[in-house]
Amino acid sequence: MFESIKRYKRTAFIVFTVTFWLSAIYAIDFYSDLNSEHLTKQHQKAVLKEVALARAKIESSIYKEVSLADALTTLLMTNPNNTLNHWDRVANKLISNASYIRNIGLSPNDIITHIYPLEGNEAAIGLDFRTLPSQYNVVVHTRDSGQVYLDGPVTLVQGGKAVIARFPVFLDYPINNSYWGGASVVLNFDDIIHQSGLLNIDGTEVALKRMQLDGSETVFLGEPTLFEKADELIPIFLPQVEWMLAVKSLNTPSSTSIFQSFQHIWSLGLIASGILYIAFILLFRAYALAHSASIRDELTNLHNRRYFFQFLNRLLTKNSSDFILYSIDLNDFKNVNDRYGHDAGDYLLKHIGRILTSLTPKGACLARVGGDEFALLIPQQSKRIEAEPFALKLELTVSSQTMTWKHQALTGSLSIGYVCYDKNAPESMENLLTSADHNMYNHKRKHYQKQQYPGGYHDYII
Ligand SMILES: Nc1nc2c(ncn2[C@@H]2O[C@H](COP(=O)(O)OP(=O)(O)OP(=O)(O)O)[C@@H](O)[C@H]2O)c(=O)[nH]1
Repeated sequence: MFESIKRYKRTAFIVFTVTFWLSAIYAIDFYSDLNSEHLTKQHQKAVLKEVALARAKIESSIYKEVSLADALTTLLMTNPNNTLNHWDRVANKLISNASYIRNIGLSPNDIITHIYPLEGNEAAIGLDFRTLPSQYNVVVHTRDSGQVYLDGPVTLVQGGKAVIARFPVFLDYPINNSYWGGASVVLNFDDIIHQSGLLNIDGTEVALKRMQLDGSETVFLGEPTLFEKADELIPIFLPQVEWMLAVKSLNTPSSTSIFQSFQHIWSLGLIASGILYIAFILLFRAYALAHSASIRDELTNLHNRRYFFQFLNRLLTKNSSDFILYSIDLNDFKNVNDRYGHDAGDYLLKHIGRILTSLTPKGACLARVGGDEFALLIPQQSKRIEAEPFALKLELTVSSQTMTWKHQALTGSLSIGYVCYDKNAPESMENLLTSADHNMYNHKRKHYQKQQYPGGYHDYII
């Protein structure tokens, strides 16, 4: 894997970078969406909480007023004449304890005879409900059911809206055969709604409707269409009637808070991704360095013995091509160390490494396999190499390229042995290495036999 990444280093780096950042951006975007969904849900929850509170306030306000007015029906039931005689005092006492009652009326035999406060309501005195079919329906309903009924809201001539709690009064409670008439308590609807805070909930649209006695529905607050698109429909339970409250969240949490959270997630996400990216690169670099160190010779930077054997083993295992295996050894290298020092020896090894590298064909493997030993493996690919002439070329090139060390000319000399591998006649690794070494030693022997050392016409030190 490392080899292919190395071979396509640039491509791999680009692919990794693009994939990494695309994944990072996708992950940040996904999390950002999740977060804004979460914020929206939280916002809706908070809105519904406020709506539930407003609904509870509407219910409790109306029930409180109705229960106060209920005391009046008790008075009428036990002593109607006395109540009528002290009407102003009784009504005044009742209104003073109430918060939303606008006026109270009494209608013995369903004809209004008493109203409090009278001022501004004089026109209602003498009104006979039996002549007003729409209102008489309700009066009959309360009489038949024997219970208070919340009528309205109705639009008042004076402006605003009111709901009317209509009580039936019987003189023979609980038998309820002797019907005396009715009591009506007019409650200020606008104030009840205002005090509940229903209309002040941020970013929310609301509407209210009720079912009439004839079965029809009346929307008396907000837009009727809201009931089709509402997020939530909440019932409000009132005396003998149920209102339905529709709630729609108009916007998600304030766009600034979503934008701020979006900004935070993106900045943090990008910083975290940047750190992760750098960490990956450093980790990969450390891995690459460690891997390189494990397969390279530190002095010459050629491949090392381990890598060379892996390479050879791979070729033999695949058995996919013929190859030439060269065993190369420096002649009399010890002498260089002894005469010029170890540094000079190192310098010469690097010098020879560079020359051999320049001669190594593409796809071949050159390695330093020992102190002054090199090995070269050339797979016979499309362009075949002639083993003998190539060995000669190696030997002559090295011996012709003199290097200077502290004003001294040093020239390397190689002994080379090789073996040609035929994929149709497989050989073991050991045999191949032994044969190549054997041939190299033969060459070395010949070299020493003809050598004139020290001195001679050669400029050789070795
Ligand atoms: N400077 C230097 N010398 C090394 C290094 N590794 C091994 N040597 C030396 O290389 C020399 C190898 O000696 P020999 O095996 O006798 O080889 P040689 O002197 O070339 O003799 P022949 O192989 O018979 O020609 C030894 O003196 C080692 O100390 C190295 O990394 N740097």
